[in-house]
Amino acid sequence: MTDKFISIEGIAKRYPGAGGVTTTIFENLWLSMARGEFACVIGHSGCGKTTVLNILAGLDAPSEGAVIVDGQAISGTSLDRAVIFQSHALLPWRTVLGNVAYAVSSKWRSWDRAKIKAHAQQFIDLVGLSGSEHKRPSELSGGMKQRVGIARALSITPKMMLMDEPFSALDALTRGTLQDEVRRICLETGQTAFMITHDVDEAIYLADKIFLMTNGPGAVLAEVVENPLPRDRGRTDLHRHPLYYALRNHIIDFLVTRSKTFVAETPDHDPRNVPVVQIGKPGLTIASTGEEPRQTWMPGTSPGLSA
Ligand SMILES: Nc1ncnc2c1ncn2[C@@H]1O[C@H](COP(=O)(O)OP(=O)(O)OP(=O)(O)O)[C@@H](O)[C@H]1O
Repeated sequence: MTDKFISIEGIAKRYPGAGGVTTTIFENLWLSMARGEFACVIGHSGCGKTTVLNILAGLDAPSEGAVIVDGQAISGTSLDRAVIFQSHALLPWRTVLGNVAYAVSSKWRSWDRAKIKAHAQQFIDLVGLSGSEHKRPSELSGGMKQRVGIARALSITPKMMLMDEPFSALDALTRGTLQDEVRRICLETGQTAFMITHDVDEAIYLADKIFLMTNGPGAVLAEVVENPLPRDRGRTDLHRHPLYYALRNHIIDFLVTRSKTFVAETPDHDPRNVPVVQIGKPGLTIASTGEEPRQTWMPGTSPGLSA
């Protein structure tokens, strides 16, 4: 039985367009995540990734359907769900400590200053910003600002961390370091995380499972790809794993071709029983959003769900 810590149940997003025409960004989207899981969502621009994340955060509401987190339907924002944006969204007049402490005091209103400060400091240390507590955002590099955003998100000990391309504005070296840190922290703390990325290697390094979305409008969740690489994988030896290239090629094939043609070519696609792709594992898999058996893709066969 799947532990559905997070369950997106048949959500749709529609916008009214010119001339009374409604645009459906996505429809009948079902997906679930277990507690402590790290999921990445990949899809072309405009397929609705940020919209899904905003709905999960409670910043936006679906036109249909519901989102259940830890057994409760969400309505609106909550300190249980922390968001890390691409643009740090720090308070410019507050120091590093002030930014993190502000979040801490919003969650634990009865705490005194010393307790708030000590708690905030713990997370500042965790992201490697010890010594920079009294700097303001204007005195920090992009990577440091993003670290403050991560510390702030983690400091409220959320049930779920939502990240919208958090590292895309950073240089490659800083991005790599922060990926390492987010991965370490999530593993150490058992944090459940949902991240949007356009970077296939980032998804392979960080995610336990990868949601592949087709192109919008009318986007669908086409597949859930399970990451076959061991959980203790390292950045430097990732590419040496025997299934690394099969996994990477599967995702890239999807993005280059199948994301455009999937809807037309898969008329029997069942959004409630989205295929779970287990690269390299023979036999049947169980759909993530239902209980129906689905096929497995083996490296060396043509891309797609061939048994
Ligand atoms: N308020 C709005 N009114 C009308 N259309 C909107 C609104 N907000 C978003 N959209 C449309 O919804 C679609 C999905 O947007 P969204 O930002 O979720 O996509 P995305 O997959 O995250 O894209 P990207 O990768 O470029 O960030 C886009 O076509 C966008 O134009």
